[in-house]
Amino acid sequence: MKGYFFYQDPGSSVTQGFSCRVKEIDNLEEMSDGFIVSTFNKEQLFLFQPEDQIDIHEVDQADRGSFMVNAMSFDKYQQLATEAMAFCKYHHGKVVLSRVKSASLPKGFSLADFFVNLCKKYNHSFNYCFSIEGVGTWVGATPEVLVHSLSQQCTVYALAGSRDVTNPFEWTKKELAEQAFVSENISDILKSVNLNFVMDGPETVRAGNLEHLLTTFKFDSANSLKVADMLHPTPAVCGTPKKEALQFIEEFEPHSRKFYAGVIGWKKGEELSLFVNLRCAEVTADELRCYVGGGITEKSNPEKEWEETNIKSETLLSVLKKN
Ligand SMILES: C=C(O[C@H]1C=CC=C(C(=O)O)[C@@H]1O)C(=O)O
Repeated sequence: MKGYFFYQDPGSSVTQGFSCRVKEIDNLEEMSDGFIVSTFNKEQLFLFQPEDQIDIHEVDQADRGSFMVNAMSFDKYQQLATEAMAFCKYHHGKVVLSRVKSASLPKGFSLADFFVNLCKKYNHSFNYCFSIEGVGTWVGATPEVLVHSLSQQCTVYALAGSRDVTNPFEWTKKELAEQAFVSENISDILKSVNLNFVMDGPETVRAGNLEHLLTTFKFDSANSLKVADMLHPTPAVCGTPKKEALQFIEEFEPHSRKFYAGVIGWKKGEELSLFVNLRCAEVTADELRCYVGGGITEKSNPEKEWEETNIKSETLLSVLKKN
């Protein structure tokens, strides 16, 4: 398959892109140098092997399918959030509920200009735009590191809990618990494979128009791809207990998550940089289809959760308005 991959690393002002040969691989541990994209459920993993460096204005704008998916109404969301809260109460856990919010592309929309503006606006996220022939075109600005490693030194993020940067309330027990589910799960997994880590946090970090609670884990590992595979999906995008949360998502969410909340990133020699694919959208011929979710706990308020997903969708929609 043919494809392309453009990206800008967090903190960098350099955007790079390549035309690529794309092949499917069976699991993350098979990843060689290049770019990787996986579906949330890890059923499909695509490895992009870069060929030529290209400019985003060179890519074919017409090469995007057209199909509609029903966006979720608030009533439906409220019904699912209530189910999710019952799940959390029963399991003393958490589940991440997502929805799709679509916006029509304005006349004369240019994906290249959209991506350039996205990169200008967000300097602390991993910004990307990729396309795979016959599979789809996606764009995003994700704040969540899954695993970064350089010469065996690894960093992992536990990112969860959200508030509007323009209206920052005091973090409540709900956000702290939501974050703790992620940190505890990550530390349990690292301990189970005898990795000694240093944990730092939670601290408040900004991601576009939101703030989140972040805990970082630092440790040494010679096999960071295996660690990434064990961690994903963390309760930041799935839930806990993991198996039951996955079943809940499969049964109740009316859409396939496709690449939303999957793994995305690159490997080059000794360096691996993988992210969780959040604040992202599928770009069709006529729509930007944003995938947004949030952690539900038994203390959730469905209206506030809905509003949180609206704010998350603005990460991309605000750039569309400028386009
Ligand atoms: C699942 C998403 O965000 C995750 C990351 C940070 C904060 C989150 C939250 O507060 O729910 C989510 O765990 C998303 O953006 O779709």
